[in-house]
Amino acid sequence: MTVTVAVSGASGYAGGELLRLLLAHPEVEVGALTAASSAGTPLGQHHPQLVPLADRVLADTTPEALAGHDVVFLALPHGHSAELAGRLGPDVLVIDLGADHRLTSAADWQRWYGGDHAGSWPYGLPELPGARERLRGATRVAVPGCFPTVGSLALAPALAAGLVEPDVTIVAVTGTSGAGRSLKPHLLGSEVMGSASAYGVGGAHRHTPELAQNLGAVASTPVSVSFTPVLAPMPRGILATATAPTDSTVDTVRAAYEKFYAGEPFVHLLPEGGWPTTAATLGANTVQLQVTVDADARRLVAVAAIDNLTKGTAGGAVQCLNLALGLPEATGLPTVGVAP
Ligand SMILES: NC(=O)C1=CN([C@@H]2O[C@H](COP(=O)(O)OP(=O)(O)OC[C@H]3O[C@@H](n4cnc5c(N)ncnc54)[C@H](OP(=O)(O)O)[C@@H]3O)[C@@H](O)[C@H]2O)C=CC1
Ligand SMILES: CC(=O)N[C@@H](CCC(=O)OP(=O)(O)O)C(=O)O
Repeated sequence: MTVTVAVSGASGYAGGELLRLLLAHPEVEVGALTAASSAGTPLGQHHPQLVPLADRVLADTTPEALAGHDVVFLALPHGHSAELAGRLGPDVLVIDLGADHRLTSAADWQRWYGGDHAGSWPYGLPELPGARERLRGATRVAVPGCFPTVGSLALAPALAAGLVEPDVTIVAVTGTSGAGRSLKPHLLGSEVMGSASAYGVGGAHRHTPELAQNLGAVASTPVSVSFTPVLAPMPRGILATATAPTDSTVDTVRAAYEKFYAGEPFVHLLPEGGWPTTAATLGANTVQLQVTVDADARRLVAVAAIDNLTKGTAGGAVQCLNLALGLPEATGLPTVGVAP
C-alpha cells in the first residue's frame, strides 16, 4: 500500500520533523507541501536537512492544494484546521497537529483558546486505554500537545491502578522548538541562552485542561492538575517530573508501570536506578520513563523524557497514521535516539 500525503505547515518545525519521518516511511509518497508567508520558496531554504525534498516549492495552504491526497497533515497554528478539514472530504485521513480538536469540552475550549469549539476528534495518544481502538480506521485524528503526551504517559499507570490520589503536580523542562519557529521576543537567543525560566505559572498554561482530560479519563474520576513548564536553553526535548500522593511501595508502583506498558513499542521503562534524559530520546519516537516512591514525602515520583518534535508531535502523528491505515504501528518510526 502506498498513500499520497500532503503536509501543510511544511516550513515550520513540526512540518519539518514530519517530513523527516515521512521520507523514511516505506508506504508514503510525499505530495503537496504548503505554507503561508513562505509559499513560493523552496523547502530547502527552510529545512536544509531534508535533502531529497530541497527543490520542492511550497504552495499556499488552500483546500485545492491539499485535495487529491489520501492523507493530509495539518501542522498549522491553532484555529486553522476545522475549515480546511471541512473542505477535504470525509474519506481523506486528516491528522491535525494543532490543538483545535483535542479538547472534548466546549467550555474548556472557550476558556483556554477562545472562540467557537470545532468539536473533538479521536485523540492521538495510542498508549492511553481505549485509544488504539478509536484510532484504527479513523479519518480524523487530533494529535496531543507535547506536554500532555509526556505528562499523561508519566502518570497514567499509577492513576489507572488507583495507586495515587487524583491530585498531581507536573513540572516539565522544555526546549525552545516547542514554541515554533516564528519570532517570539522571549525566545531571543540572548534571553534564552544560559538561563532557565518558568512560564505559564499558576495553572495558566493551556495544556492544563488537556492533561486533566487525559488523566481524568484514565483514573475514571476528575484529576486536579498543577502544571508548570520551564523553558531551558536547548533546541528540543522535554523532561517532565510528575508527582502525586501515594501510600504504595516502590515495588507495587513499578509492577503497575511494567504491566501497563508491557509490549508498548515506544515506551521504555528504564531499569531501576536509570533516569531519563532528553538526549537519549532525540529524533526517536520514544518515551523514556522511570518511577519511584519518595516514602518520606508520601509521593510517587515519575520522570519522563521525550523529543517534543518526535513523540511530542510529528512521531506521534505518524504513529496515528499507521494505526488509522491499519499498518503496523511502528512502521517508519525510529526508536533509537541520537546521543550524546
Ligand atoms: N513545535 C512543537 O514542539 C509542537 C508543535 N505542535 C503544533 O504544531 C503546529 C505547528 O507548530 P510549529 O511547527 O511548531 O510552528 P511553526 O511556527 O514552526 O510553523 C508554523 C507553520 O504554519 C504555517 N502557517 C502560519 N500561519 C499560517 C496560516 N495562516 N495559514 C497556513 N499556514 C500558516 C507557517 O508557514 P510560513 O512559514 O510560510 O509562515 C509554518 O509552516 C501548531 O499547532 C503547534 O501547536 C504540537 C506539538 C509540539
Ligand atoms: C517552549 C514552548 O513554548 N512550548 C509550547 C508547546 C506547544 C505545544 O506542544 O503544542 P500546541 O501548541 O500544539 O499545544 C508552549 O508551551 O506553548
